[in-house]
Amino acid sequence: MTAGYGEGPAVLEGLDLELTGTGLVWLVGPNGRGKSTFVELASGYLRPRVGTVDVFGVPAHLPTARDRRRVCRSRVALFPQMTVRDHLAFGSLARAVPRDDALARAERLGLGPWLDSRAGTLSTGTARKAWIALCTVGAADLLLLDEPFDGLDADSRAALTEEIATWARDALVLLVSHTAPTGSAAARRLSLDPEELPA
Ligand SMILES: Nc1ncnc2c1ncn2[C@@H]1O[C@H](COP(=O)(O)OP(=O)(O)OP(=O)(O)O)[C@@H](O)[C@H]1O
Repeated sequence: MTAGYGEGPAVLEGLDLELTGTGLVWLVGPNGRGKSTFVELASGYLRPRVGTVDVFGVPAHLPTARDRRRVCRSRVALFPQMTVRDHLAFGSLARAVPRDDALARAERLGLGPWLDSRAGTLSTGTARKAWIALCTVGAADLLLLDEPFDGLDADSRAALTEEIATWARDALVLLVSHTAPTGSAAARRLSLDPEELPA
């Protein structure tokens, strides 16, 4: 599989990879190596130039793949005028799941005091937590988390680490992070360096 943007050079070239099972996969590589591009491919947003990207046996861009996947991109994108609670209600409605689960996760991530704050007024770390809570609403078989720890304080990092461990028991969690994951979920390390890729 080869992928890139527009007319630009290939970002990922000749990548041949299969991820199976459940658990935590820690995707590593230097700045610009293509980790977020990998996430965009698995999210179905970016189509490969050559080859295919399948999620659970179907092309990544198809709705059947979308239903089983959650994507939390590194760039937070919230509606400034909507509260955190509004976002979670919206996300739960869109996924047809009870909003109580999303609210409970938000509480565990430390968002309790901010549920009725407008997103545009949140601090960087709090906005990130709201973004994570929104992007991970409901149950999924695949979670793609791109730098979710950015801007989080120690307590929030610990809380998110616990959430990731819980997800990883039943789902495949792909984590892009420049720092090694800690906590109870044992991570499989996956490097995008050609020399390090599994044969
Ligand atoms: N939307 C885009 N349009 C054009 N080029 C892009 C786009 N997004 C990423 N790129 C290019 O793709 C290459 C890989 O970027 P990518 O964001 O995937 O790397 P990364 O490994 O996630 O880096 P970082 O550790 O800095 O987050 C870079 O050369 C980047 O400039």
